[in-house]
Parts: sequence; structure tokens; C-alpha cells
Amino acid sequence: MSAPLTKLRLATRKSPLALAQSEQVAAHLRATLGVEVELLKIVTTGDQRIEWSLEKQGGKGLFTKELEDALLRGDADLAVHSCKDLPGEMPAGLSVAGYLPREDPRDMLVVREGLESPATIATSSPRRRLQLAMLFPDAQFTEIRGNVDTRLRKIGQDHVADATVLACAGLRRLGIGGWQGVEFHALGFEHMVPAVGQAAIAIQTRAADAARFAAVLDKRTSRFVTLERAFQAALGGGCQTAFAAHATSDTLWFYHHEIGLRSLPLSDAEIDAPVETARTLLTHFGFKL
Ligand SMILES: NCc1[nH]cc(CCC(=O)O)c1CC(=O)O
Repeated sequence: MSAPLTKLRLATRKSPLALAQSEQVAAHLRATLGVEVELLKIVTTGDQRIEWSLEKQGGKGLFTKELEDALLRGDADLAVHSCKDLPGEMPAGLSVAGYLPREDPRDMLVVREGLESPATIATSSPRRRLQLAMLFPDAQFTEIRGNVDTRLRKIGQDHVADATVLACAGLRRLGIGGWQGVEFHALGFEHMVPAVGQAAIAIQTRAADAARFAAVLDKRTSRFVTLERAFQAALGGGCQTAFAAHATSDTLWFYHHEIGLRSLPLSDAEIDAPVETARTLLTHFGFKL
């Protein structure tokens, strides 16, 4: 079953960041395919239960399931996700058609103005906590929830902690280049390896429709993200495990709590053989697969 080409219904979460991402996808599809695109705004479990600790509940599919259900029911033709939030396994009948060009993949350290070194850092992500603990060995960690502007306010105005970490991509897409009371420091990969898929916007469709959209999506981003997701699949970890993999055109950056932060040179041939490369490099790192 193919979606009608004239008017596409695009399922999106309602958060300000999700809406910014979905508007970007809609504009891209209008421009490249010459179609009408209408947004179908859906509240996901993750958006509803903001009092939940993501760490304790586990993040799997919390922000994606309701959008996938809309695709499976036929209420929507496309769903837009932050690639980072998309679980490795997908319901039968759905696939990722591709990605928009990746934004700045780095994490941004947001620190209260005038502090040398943060004593308290608010982040719920084990990946970020463990890597930051190597940079700031004396820091205490606390949790933080809420949209990007809420989190910035909690650091800059409410002083609930000295620092937090946000994805550069999210800040950029929301047009936030600074915030009163805080300083922004982008973290290099040698200090903080980004999450698998960070800064890539994934466009998910019913499998039968994927090829039609793949043609107007970014092949370069697909190459790198596919390799990163192969590491995730081989290790079997979700977004809440303390693991990170980030591929550039010549380097694989990797973090795992058992072996720390590593980097290795990456060739074009290795990038083009993602499953084999992930297995080979993980074995080289000492993992038993
Ligand atoms: N963890 C939630 C999440 N999922 C995607 C982004 C935006 C960045 C991206 O597109 O990867 C964010 C916010 C953040 O990590 O600061």
C-alpha cells in the first residue's frame, strides 16, 4: 500500500524541539517532492509522564511508540523522530526511509556564569554522567527533566545545579545561541562521545513507502548513522545504557563504561560494511559477542 503523493500526513511529537524538527522535514519534502504536508501532533508516553525518571523507567520507545502506531494504523504517512530516541528494533512493516543532513553532533556543557568548575551537574543520561565524571571527578550528579528552555532556566535562573548538558543540535534547531546567566561550552569528541544517531532527524515510514522518500534524504548521514546503529545492535544496548558511538569520515569515537573512551581510524570500506565493522571493532575492544 502506497501513500497518496499529493498530501502527506506527518506524525510528530508536540514538544517545541520535535515541532521545529518536523517543520524542517515538512519544508524539505514540500520543496523536493512538491507535495502538501500536514502535521499530525501526537502526545507520546514520554511527553505525558514528565514526572517519571527516564533513568528508572528505561527510555525504550517512550517517545516513539505512539507515532509508530499512527503509521501502522494508516493515520500518518511519515513519522519524524530524533534518531537518538529511536530504539534499535522496529515494528514489522515499518522502516527508516532516511535522515536529514546531520546537525552539529556535539554535546554542549551549559554552566552557570562565572564558575570555574561545576560542583553539581544535572543530567539523567548515564552516557553523559560517566564521561563528565572523567572531566570533573569531584562533581555530584542530579537529575533534570523538561524542555530545553526549562532546563536552561533551571541552571541560569533557578540554580538547581551548576551545570547541565544539552545536544548542540537541539539548541541550534530551536535558535538558541546563548542564555542569560549561563555559558555554553561545546564538548569535543575526545571529552564526550555523542549518542548513537545524535543530531540526525529520522524519517520513518511504512516499509513499502521507504524508497520513495530515500531519494530526497541525506545518504552521507545514513552511512554514518547506520554504522553507529550497528554498534548499538551488536551490543544490544538502548539509549539509557552508558555507551556511545560516533562516526566521522575518518574516525570512530567510542565510549563504554567497561573500557572508557576510545577512538580508532575509520576507512571508507569499513564505513560501507557497518555490521562487519561493528563486530570487528567490538571484538578488538575485547567484547564477547
Ligand atoms: N535525549 C533527548 C533528546 N533527543 C534528541 C535531542 C536533540 C538532539 C538530537 O537531535 O540528537 C534531545 C535533547 C538533548 O539530548 O539535549
